[in-house]
Amino acid sequence: MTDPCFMDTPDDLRRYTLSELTGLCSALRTYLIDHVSAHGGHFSSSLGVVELTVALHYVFDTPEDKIVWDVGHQAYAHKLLTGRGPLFHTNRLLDGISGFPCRSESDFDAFGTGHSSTSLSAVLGMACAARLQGNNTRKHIAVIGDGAMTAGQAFEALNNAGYENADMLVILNDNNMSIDANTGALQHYLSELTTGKQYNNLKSRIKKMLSPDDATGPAVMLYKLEKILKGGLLRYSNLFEALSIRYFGPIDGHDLKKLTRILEKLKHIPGPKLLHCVTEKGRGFAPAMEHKAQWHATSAFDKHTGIRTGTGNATTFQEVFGNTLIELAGNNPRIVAISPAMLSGSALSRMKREMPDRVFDTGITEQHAVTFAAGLATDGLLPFCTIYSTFLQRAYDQVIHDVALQQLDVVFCIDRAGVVGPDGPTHHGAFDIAYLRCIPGITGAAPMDLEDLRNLLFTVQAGKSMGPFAIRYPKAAGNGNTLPPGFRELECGKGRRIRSGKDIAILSLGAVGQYVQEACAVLEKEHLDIAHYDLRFFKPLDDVLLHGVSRQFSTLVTIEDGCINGGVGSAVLEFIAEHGYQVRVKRLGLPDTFATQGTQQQLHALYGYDQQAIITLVRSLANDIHRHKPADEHQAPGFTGNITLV
Ligand SMILES: Cc1ncc(C[n+]2csc(CCOP(=O)(O)OP(=O)(O)O)c2C)c(N)n1
Ligand SMILES: CC(=O)[C@@H](O)[C@H](O)COP(=O)(O)O
Ligand SMILES: [Mg+2]
Repeated sequence: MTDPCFMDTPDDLRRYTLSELTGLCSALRTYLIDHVSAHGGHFSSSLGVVELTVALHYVFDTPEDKIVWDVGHQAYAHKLLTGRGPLFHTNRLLDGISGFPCRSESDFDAFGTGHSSTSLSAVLGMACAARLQGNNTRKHIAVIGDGAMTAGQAFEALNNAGYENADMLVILNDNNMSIDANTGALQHYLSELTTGKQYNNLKSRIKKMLSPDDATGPAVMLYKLEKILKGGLLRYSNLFEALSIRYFGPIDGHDLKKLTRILEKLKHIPGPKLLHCVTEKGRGFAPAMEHKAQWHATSAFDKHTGIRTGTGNATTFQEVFGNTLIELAGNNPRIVAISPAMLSGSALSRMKREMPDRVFDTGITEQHAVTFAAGLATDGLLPFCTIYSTFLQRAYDQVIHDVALQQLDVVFCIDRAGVVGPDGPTHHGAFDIAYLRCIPGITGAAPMDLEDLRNLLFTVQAGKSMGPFAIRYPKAAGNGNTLPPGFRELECGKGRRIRSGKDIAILSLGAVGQYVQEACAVLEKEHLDIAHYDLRFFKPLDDVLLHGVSRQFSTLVTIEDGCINGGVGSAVLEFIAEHGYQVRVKRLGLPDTFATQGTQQQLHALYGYDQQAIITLVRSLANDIHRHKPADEHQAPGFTGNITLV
């Protein structure tokens, strides 16, 4: 079905009148509300940049000119105007189009995004490449939000851009929001720029005095005066100007006429420049304008009432994490929590309300957040540094150099571990087991269920110095809503037997152990006697458990919600090789590819580690065992190890 706002290319809109462009903006908003209310997805950021998107495609010659959308969660209107309209019903679905800009999807997507604050670096790279290749006409535009601007990488790029003097335009889309309210001194600074009375008053007085056609006499004087004042006032009081980036604005980012006019001018101004646009997140949908933090991304909802439909009520790992941390912090004054701009998603908002001084939202600053945690730990505090698995990739050196090397007591609460679903390859928590496991002195755990998560959180703060300690858990409901009160201290590096058996042993890590339980129940009915062990820790491994199963079973299956290469299954293989066991090991998890988007269940099935895949694999392994063993050898040598049973 076609829609008035679908366009193959933005060529058509370049012929539109201002009122037609305004009509197009309304059509885009209507479509966005209709689509997201039916399917869910990122929402209010796209609503906020509708005019900006139209104006950019109107003024610039895309795709020859390059636009990079920082994070990319606000690029829905851009997609609708650049050929993706007819496919938009597949947005974020398995085999559908991506929710983020994606180079393989369209020439109009100049750079793939998903993680924040990369746009300035990418655009600067493109601008320098154009210069080197003698292309003096191409334009390079980064659209970056006030939240994304808080990241170190954005400042690294500004620093470099001012020096390189390359031809690029930064659109700073300032809506005074990150996912939650934007925090930090930069936000205060931007607000001061927006409302800064001194400079704005002066500027508008000068503007009024300057008549556009009076190019002589007092007007020239005033023009020079403005330049001097701007040079002085701006150069030394404006952050961007001080870095040799020309600053323009602030302007109303919903005023199409002003936007197109200033962009047209900026197109002809060489060198690095920044246009400060003030926009409203959620513009055009009243509930999103009122409760901004709730509408960054959403599940399906009733577009008339804003009431969400079909949200489950099963307890999630996130809820248990957030509530447990408050419970523990109530008794342990050492505990503090850190989140780089993901308070709501990480279930830390309640703790922030109840214990504001003990929760730090550091902005989109994963690197800083980790080293900041290290600093807190040097003084005896116990930081729970809560970061999504995919975003912790940003802070790898800080984990190694600032925390692990100094054996500081920092707890890494690694949320969104495993596949996350519709956000897709940019956001899956695929790699953390592999990238943490090789770091000396770190402890790594993954709870199989909610009770386990509570006990791990309790254990890590119970008294002993633990050094760096990572706990990874998925974006998922756990098993059941009722949890036993109180806590139990767990032994570090010890797994547990969930069920005994004699044919094959399955070693699971984390919540996918629940699939194993379901699979074993089915297989039992087929007289397959499968043992199931929850490894619980990916580092250190439970040597006793592994010696035991390697002696008792001829076939082991490992399963994890993470990449197979370098994951816990690989750790088990290393153990087996080192100790010279002759055991067949089949590893389940994410293959050596960037996992696609889809629901978590679809992805677990697609990559072969859901309940059904386990059943199918075990049936075939059991068949193999049966075929290859002489009748009297069916019983493996007895297990003499001492497995810790819980
Ligand atoms: C490295 C990284 N950390 C965290 C996030 C999660 N995240 C996505 S959007 C967002 C807020 C962005 O705010 P802003 O740039 O102001 O854009 P807005 O949504 O306000 O338009 C955050 C924290 C991310 N995508 N990448
Ligand atoms: C674009 C981005 O990075 C975030 O908006 C992310 O999609 C949030 O994911 P959750 O919805 O799982 O918190
Ligand atoms: Mg913002």
